[in-house]
Amino acid sequence: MGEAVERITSGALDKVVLARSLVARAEAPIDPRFLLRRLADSYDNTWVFAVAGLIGATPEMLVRLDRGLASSRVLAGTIRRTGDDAHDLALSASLARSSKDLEEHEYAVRSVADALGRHCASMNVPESPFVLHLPNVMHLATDVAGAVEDGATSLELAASLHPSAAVCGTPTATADALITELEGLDRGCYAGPVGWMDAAGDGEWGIALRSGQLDPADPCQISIFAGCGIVAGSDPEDEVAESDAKFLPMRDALTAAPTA
Ligand SMILES: C=C(O[C@@H]1C=C(C(=O)O)C=C[C@H]1O)C(=O)O
Repeated sequence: MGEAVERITSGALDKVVLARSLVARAEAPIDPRFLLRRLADSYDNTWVFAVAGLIGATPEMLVRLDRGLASSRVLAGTIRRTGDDAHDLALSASLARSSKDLEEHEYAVRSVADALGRHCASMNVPESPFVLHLPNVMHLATDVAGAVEDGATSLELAASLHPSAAVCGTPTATADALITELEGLDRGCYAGPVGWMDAAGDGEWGIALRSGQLDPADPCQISIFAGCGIVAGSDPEDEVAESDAKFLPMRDALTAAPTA
């Protein structure tokens, strides 16, 4: 992470998202239905998914298309919750004012607005983000919308938007190369688009975050993933703590006692 901050400070790029993974082993095969129930119960403001052993509760909607109206929830800029509501409220206010987080957020909004804009006649890009409250973290969030004019399906829009600066960086190609160089991780489907599409092309494609991949060769094993956007002002220790907080939805779902 220190190396990434140095590259950014030297001017090679503006932002890169680096991720890490943990492997969890269970005594019995992991039942995705149990994980889904726990995630759906605990994480209200998210989209819960299970596709081919990829399970998670993502708060980030890459793109939704509904009868010509495309929308995207962009997240970037994060603060951990403490469990003390009054303190969390103060933290939420400081997140909304943090120049480091606002800068990181702006890169993500730009990448989505530029890519979506190529398909849209008119766009609505709010000037400032709101704070999205989740049980484990709070994020700066912007809902971008546009009227699609070129007939693109939701899957085609997702293909244009991926990888956004929320999971890759800015500029995209430089960040992508730095991830390959520094991350040392096979992301698999983590951070990719996950969702559905109907026959008309409408659909919802979330970004597969706060997620885990069941091991196809061993049903008792799952790899869980979490990443953080690094910008010039990033502190490596803070970022590691942030990724720990992002593991919580899957960790808690895996460790919670079974419900009836
Ligand atoms: C990369 C992840 O999350 C992304 C990175 C964020 C950040 O760095 O602030 C916030 C939300 C997501 O766009 C993840 O959860 O693994």
